[in-house]
Amino acid sequence: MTNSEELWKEANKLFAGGVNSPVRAAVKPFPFFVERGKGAIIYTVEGKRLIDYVLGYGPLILGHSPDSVKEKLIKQLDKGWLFGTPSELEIELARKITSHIPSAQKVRFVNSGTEATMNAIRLARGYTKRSKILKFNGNYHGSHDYVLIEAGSAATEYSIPTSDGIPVEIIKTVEVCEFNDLDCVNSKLKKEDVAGVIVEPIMGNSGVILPEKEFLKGLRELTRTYNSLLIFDEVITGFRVSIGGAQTLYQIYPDITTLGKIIGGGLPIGAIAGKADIIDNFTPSGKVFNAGTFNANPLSMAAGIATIEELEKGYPYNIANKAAKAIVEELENIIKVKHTINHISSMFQIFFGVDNIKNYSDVKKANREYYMRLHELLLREGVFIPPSQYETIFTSASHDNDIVNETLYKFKKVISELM
Ligand SMILES: Cc1ncc(COP(=O)(O)O)c(C=O)c1O
Ligand SMILES: NCC(=O)CCC(=O)O
Repeated sequence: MTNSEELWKEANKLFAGGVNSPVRAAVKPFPFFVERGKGAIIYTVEGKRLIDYVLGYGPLILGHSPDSVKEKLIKQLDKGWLFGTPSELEIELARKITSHIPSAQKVRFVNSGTEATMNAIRLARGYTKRSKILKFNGNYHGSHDYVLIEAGSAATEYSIPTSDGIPVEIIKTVEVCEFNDLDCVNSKLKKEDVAGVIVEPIMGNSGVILPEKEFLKGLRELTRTYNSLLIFDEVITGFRVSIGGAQTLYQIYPDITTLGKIIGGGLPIGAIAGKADIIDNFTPSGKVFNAGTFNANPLSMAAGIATIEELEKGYPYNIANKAAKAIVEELENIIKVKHTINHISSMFQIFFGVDNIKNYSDVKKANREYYMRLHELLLREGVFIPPSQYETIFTSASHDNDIVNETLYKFKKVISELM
């Protein structure tokens, strides 16, 4: 069976909504099934070539199947991939994380960003002996109960920012503020019952939204004042917006950082990192339980190490950032209708019909149908941007000048059709 339509029929017999993660079903009329990927390009099972700006939703900062990562994985495959006992690889990857992420002294590896934020929240609660957490409207921290409350990403795409199935008792433990609204944060924290404030320092799950100048600094100060922990969810931004993440870019250092995506080089991973005296509260040295059959599994460790080794050379950031900048600059020239593009390093998103996006409520005012039409027309021309206004367009070290020029040629073509 080699066509997406047939596979889609089979998938619907086997999976809820035909997929195993909802955003994938947002590609209409049905998702294309991918056969392989190399560099900036993926090929569908029909052999259609697509320039990829989704990049596995963020992990693939080097592009698809880079030789450096592939070689390291093959070497590890020869040695075995699960031992239920420590391997040297986890030390190597943790050293890379602690050397690049300023606030990270110790690390606990888990298997997804979801597990990372779930355990970071438990850690904050265990450490402070408080039960509430504060999150931001339209931030997405994965798919566990404590964060599927006013969540962005697919939760918003499918109009269920607060998921069914979450007990009201849990919802009551989660306070929500608008991103960039320090007055709200102050009013929630001053009751001194909030264990931790979890935030995407740069929002990447309601499109891209940047923190205003004083916002992260204000969060740092308010959490100190009221003895709450500050948790930066850098699952997207870690090793992307700079090798040291958003905290390095803005020089604001959280108590706990959650990581995922890039640190696993495209294999499943998550990590909770922070000051030693906080991370030491995890079992077995402390009483905040965390365990996992696949925690620090050798393949994810190997792919993560190989990826960060490339990032340490600097060139991936130069290429990926240059690509995003060139595309954004040209789009500003060619899009003639009212719009805003939010952009930082190798992440950006386009919002039509609005001229300023500083929080989730602003995003809801954007013309999402227009964005989806852009996605559809680009796909027809062989360019894959996320099938949702509430995701991020990413570039990678494989998005060289030729790829960018080809992309811009196609953008120009579809934008004249769109206007
Ligand atoms: C900021 C952020 N946190 C957490 C997650 C959850 O990660 P995962 O999908 O690996 O569970 C995501 C996923 O996109 C994310 O963007
Ligand atoms: N921005 C949300 C994600 O990247 C997660 C991908 C998925 O849910 O499939």
